[in-house]
Amino acid sequence: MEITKTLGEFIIEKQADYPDATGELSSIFSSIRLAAKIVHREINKAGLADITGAVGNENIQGEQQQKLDVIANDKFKAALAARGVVCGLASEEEDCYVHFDDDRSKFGKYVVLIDPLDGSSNIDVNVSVGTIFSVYRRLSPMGEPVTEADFLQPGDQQVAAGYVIYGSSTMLVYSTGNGVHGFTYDPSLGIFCLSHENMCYPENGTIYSVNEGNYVHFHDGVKQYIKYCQMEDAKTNRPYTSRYIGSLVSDFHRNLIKGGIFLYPASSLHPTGKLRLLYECNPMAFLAEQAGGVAISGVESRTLELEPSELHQRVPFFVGSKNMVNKLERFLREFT
Ligand SMILES: O=P(O)(O)OC[C@H]1O[C@](O)(COP(=O)(O)O)[C@@H](O)[C@@H]1O
Ligand SMILES: [Mg+2]
Ligand SMILES: [Mg+2]
Repeated sequence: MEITKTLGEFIIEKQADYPDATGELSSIFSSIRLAAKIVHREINKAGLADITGAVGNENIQGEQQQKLDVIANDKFKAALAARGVVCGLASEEEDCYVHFDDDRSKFGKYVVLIDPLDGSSNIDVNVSVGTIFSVYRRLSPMGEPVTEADFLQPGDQQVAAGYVIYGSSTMLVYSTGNGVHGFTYDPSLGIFCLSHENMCYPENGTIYSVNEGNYVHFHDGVKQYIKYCQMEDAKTNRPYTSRYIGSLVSDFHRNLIKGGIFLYPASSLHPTGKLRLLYECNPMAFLAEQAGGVAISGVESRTLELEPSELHQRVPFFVGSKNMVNKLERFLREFT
C-alpha cells in the first residue's frame, strides 16, 4: 500500500473540522505518538532479561506489576506531562490520580486516563499487547489542582479515546468523535502512516471472544449466549469461531476488523466484572460506537452512560458488532 498520509498530517487536516480548535488536543496525540514509539521499541525486546517479568510490587488492583507495566506508565506519563496541555493523569498503575502542577500544565485543559500496558499476562509469552487512553476536558477551574471529579466523568463525555496495539505491527487507533482511524507504524521511517481510515464493525460477525475457562462461573444469560454461538445453524453462520487472546486491545481490534463480539461478564469469580470502567471499557466503548458497534455492561446498560464512582472500578463489558451484542442483550434479559 502506498504511504499516503502520516498521523501528524491527518490530525492537522482533521483539526480544520473544528473551527475553535486550539491545537491542544493535537498536542496530546503527539505525546501519545512519541510514548508509543518508545514502548514499541521496549516491547520488541520483551524476552530479554532486563524488561521481562515482575517488578515485585502489587498495584492497587492487587496485581503483580510487570516491568513493562511500569516502563510504559513512566513513558506515557512523562510524554503527557511535557506539553503543558494535560493537567492530570489517572492510570491503572497509579493508586491515585496524578496532578501535573508545573506552571504550564496546571492551566492545561485536559485530563487523561490510561491503561499503559494492556494484556500484561501476555508480555512474556510474545503475544500482542496494547496501551489504552481516554481524554476528557477538566471540570475543575484552570490553575487549580485537579480533583477526582475530573476523572469520574461518564464515558459519553470523552473528547478522544484510542489504543496502541503492539502486535505483528504496531498500530495506533483513535477517535475524536469523528470516526475511527488506524495508523500503522513504519519503524524504518519512524512514522505512523494512515492505513485504516474510517474503521467500521461489520453489523454481523462470526467470532466470539470470552475466557471459556470461567464458563461455570457465568450467569445463565451468558452461558445460554455461548451455547447459541456454538450451535449448528448454517443460515446464521453458526457455529461461530471462538477466538480469545487475553489482551482486551487485541481481541477488540480483531473483532472490529472481522466482526465479532467480546465478553468479559460479571461472574462468581469477578462479581462486578474484571475490566476497569475508566481506562479500559469507556475508551473501547467510545471507539466501538464510533465504528457502528455496540458496548453494554448489562441489560439496558449502555457503558458510556454509566456514572463512575471510583477510579479503578470494574464493570461487566460486552462489545462488538451491533447485531451480535443486541442478541446477547436479549439472552441476558431472558435469563437474568
Ligand atoms: O485472563 P483473563 O481473566 O481472561 O483476563 C484477560 C483480560 O485481562 C486484561 O489482561 C486486563 O488488563 P491488564 O493486563 O491491563 O491488567 C485484559 O487485557 C484482558 O481482556
Ligand atoms: Mg488492561
Ligand atoms: Mg494494564
